[in-house]
Amino acid sequence: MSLVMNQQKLGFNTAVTNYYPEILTDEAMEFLILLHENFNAQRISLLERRKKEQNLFNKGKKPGFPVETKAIREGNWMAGSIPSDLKDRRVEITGPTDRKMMINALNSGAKTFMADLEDSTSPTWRNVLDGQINLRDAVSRTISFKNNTNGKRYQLNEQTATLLVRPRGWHLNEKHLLINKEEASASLVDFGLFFFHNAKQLLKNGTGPYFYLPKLEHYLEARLWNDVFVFAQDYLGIPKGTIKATVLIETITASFQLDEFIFELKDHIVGLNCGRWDYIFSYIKKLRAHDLVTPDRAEVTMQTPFMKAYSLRVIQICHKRGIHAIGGMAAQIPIKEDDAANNAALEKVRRDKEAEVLNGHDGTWVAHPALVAIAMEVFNTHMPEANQIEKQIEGLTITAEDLIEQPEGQCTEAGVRKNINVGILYLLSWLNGNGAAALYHLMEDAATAEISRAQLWQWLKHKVVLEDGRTLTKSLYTELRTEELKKVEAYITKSKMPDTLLGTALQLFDDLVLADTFEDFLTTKAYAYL
Ligand SMILES: CC(=O)SCCNC(=O)CCNC(=O)[C@H](O)C(C)(C)COP(=O)(O)OP(=O)(O)OC[C@H]1O[C@@H](n2cnc3c(N)ncnc32)[C@H](O)[C@@H]1OP(=O)(O)O
Ligand SMILES: O=CC(=O)O
Ligand SMILES: [Mg+2]
Repeated sequence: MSLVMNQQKLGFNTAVTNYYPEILTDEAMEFLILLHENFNAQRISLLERRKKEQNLFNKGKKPGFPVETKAIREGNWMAGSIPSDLKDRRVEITGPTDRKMMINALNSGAKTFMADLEDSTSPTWRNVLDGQINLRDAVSRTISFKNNTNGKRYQLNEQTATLLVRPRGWHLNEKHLLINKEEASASLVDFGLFFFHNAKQLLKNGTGPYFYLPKLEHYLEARLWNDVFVFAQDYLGIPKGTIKATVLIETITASFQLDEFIFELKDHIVGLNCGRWDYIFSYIKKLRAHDLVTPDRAEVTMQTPFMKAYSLRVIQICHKRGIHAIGGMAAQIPIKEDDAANNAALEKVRRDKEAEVLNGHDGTWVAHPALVAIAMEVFNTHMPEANQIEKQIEGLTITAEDLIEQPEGQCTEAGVRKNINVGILYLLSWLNGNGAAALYHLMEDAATAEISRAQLWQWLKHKVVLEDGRTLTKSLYTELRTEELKKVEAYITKSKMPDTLLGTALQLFDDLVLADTFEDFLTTKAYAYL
């Protein structure tokens, strides 16, 4: 394809002023155009499929195991091989593709690092493209950084974590880039640019192009990723099966299709991961018309029966098919100014990791470098081998009812207030280009914020009676929101957060919570303001 043809097919949103010539090269753009032309229509049609399925859930249907794939669930087959640098994934650190944080994460002592263009990245054009520059420099091992405020310099240690990259989900467009006059798929842009620029260098480094795949809802969406991988490998002339992917199980429907996901990606898959926060969000979202109201956010934990059932099933199916079952993210992060509170937070992380390894997980996630040693110690104690894939969970049957069992617990005024407060603060952070924030000593990202706003919508819709006997109505919400706003403003001042978009964050939050129709993702609605 000639450069002239490429230029006819490409366009940029009028807000774009930086065209990142070192990343958006003619050759890379040619690859993105081909990805778009080959796969975008199928993506759009799968998104339509999601809507149709939601309509059925809204009419009372419950998620179930697909009838047409019974043979796959019952068949005797195994996933392909796991490369040597992904055999031991006991501690995985995650974080946005910020330059300094990436160096810190790669140096953290974790086995792997998931560089995240998804839940923890606010997808401004700058974050997305700077992220690609940082990834490229990390792969070439030339990445460095100087903090001009304190003079601290950063560069890679000799030994670094194995890199995995999480592109954005199928539902997101990259509005800044137009291909054939359509907004590009954010997944294909993130995947395509990283793969095009780095796959060969990664192979030279003795590793490979490794990905995390977020928010899949149906096995056909996994098939689409597989088709993209096959095409991309052929395009660069690298062997089929070089790409390795770990699929996040973070939607309620995915939980019913674990074998199917692995089967679709058989040559490329090395693991499933329990994306617990989006999973809770998905439970609320998908089952919103059902009488399955959730209690306060803090009460839905990995010990809650439907969460426990889901994680055990992930472990069971992964081990049956010969791949890793990776655990999820404890929300606690270190607390600097209070030793007792810090110890309590670290103890919560330790207990969470202990439960995971004892259940059979082969690895886990941490949100902060200071948590690597804790998770490492727990897994070293209970998992002497590189992983525990060989350990099969026999005699356990998780039923459809187990997977959607209603969680017990109360909805409280404190829970309403917390959801409002954290939800607004997170939206403000996201609108200011920061997709992961430490709020009230917990890690908050797009997935945790989704729970906050979705619960409020659910509680209003179902006219929930709070612990104190009051029904949550729109007017009670507005009263509490007005009070919380004062606390939000005080928090912003104390923590020196930028506040210029507070009015927008507030309006967005109200719209999300009070709308008659549930908005599928807060990020798609808020993206208009980036
Ligand atoms: C639901 C999900 O999807 S979970 C996965 C997606 N979410 C994430 O990955 C969140 C990852 N975590 C983070 O982004 C951060 O830990 C936050 C935003 C929660 C807190 O960050 P901070 O407020 O900067 O924490 P703190 O001040 O304690 O950081 C201390 C140092 O650790 C670094 N650090 C903190 N978290 C990370 C991380 N995840 N990766 C790399 N470095 C990190 C900071 O950059 C800082 O470095 P410095 O001392 O060289 O300046
Ligand atoms: O992506 C992880 C999650 O918990 O959501
Ligand atoms: Mg998630």
